[in-house]
Amino acid sequence: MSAVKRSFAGVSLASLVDSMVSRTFRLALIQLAVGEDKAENVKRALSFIKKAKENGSYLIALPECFNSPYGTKFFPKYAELIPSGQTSSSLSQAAKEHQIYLVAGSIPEKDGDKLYNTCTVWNPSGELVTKHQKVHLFDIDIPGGICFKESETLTAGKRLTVFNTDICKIGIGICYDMRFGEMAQIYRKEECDLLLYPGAFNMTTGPLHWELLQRARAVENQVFVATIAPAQDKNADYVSWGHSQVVDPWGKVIAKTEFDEGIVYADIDLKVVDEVRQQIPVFRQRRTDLYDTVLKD
Ligand SMILES: NC(=O)CCC(=O)C(=O)O
Repeated sequence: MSAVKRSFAGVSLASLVDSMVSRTFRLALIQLAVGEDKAENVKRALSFIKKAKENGSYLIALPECFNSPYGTKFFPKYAELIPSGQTSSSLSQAAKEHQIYLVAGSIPEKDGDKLYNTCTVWNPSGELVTKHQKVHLFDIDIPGGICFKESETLTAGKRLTVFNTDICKIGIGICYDMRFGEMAQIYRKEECDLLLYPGAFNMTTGPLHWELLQRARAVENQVFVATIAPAQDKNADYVSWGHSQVVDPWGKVIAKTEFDEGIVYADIDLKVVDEVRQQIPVFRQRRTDLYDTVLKD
C-alpha cells in the first residue's frame, strides 16, 4: 500500500501536526540521599527540584520513600496526612512555583488508622492530581539475602493510578509493583505512554532484576519506563541499589546513573512510542479470544 503524503506550502502535514502538538519533553529523576532528618530530606528534594527546573525539566520525579528512611520501623513515625501534611504542602508549593508536573516519589501516608506507601502527583497549579498507594507490598524472604515485610506496618492500596499531563498519559507503580506485569499491561490498555516507578531495590535483587524488569515492562508494553531510587547509603539499615534510569519503548536504556545522589535527565520524544507500536503491532495482535488482562473494580 502506498503512503499518502500531503503538504501545504512545502511543509508536510505530519510535521505541521508535530509542531502544533508538542510530543517532546525533558524528564528529570532525582536520585536523592535520604537520611533520618525529615525536614532536611524535604529541603534537599526541593533544592534538586529547583535545579531540575532550571535545566529545562517539564516533569520531575522523586524516589520511593524520599522523606523517610526506608524501613518498617520508620513508617509510623514519619507518616503524614495527604494533602494536609507538611511534605504535601511543600510539594504543592514547589510544583506551582516552578510550573512543573511533580511525581513525588512516595512518603509513608497516614490515612485513618492505616499507613500506606503513597506517591502524590502535583500539577503546575500546585494541585494534587492523584495519589497512588502501593498496591503490592514488598514482603519477601531470601535466606542469606534479604527478608523484608512491608506488611508489618503498611496496608496495600486498592487502585491502579493513571493521570494526564498536557503532553502524555502516565501510569504509576511503586517499586515492588514493577514485578507485576499485568499492572503495566493495564496501563498500556489505558493508553499510557510512560510508566513511572519510584523504587528502592536492594543489594540482593537490584543487580539482577532492577534493569531487567524495567526493560521488560518497556518492551512488552511499548512505553517509556523510568525508575527513581534513593541514593545509596552503605550505613543505612536498608541499602538501596540506586541506579535510577530511563528506558525507551525499544528497551534501550537512554539515561542512567549508579549509586550517588544526583539528577538523571532524559529528553523524551513520544514519536518513538508511535513508531514502535506501528512497526511491531503486538497490541492489536494479542489473541484476546484465548487470554486477556482485565481491570477489576
Ligand atoms: N521497596 C520495594 O518494594 C523493594 C522491591 C525490591 O527490592 C524487589 O526486589 O522487588
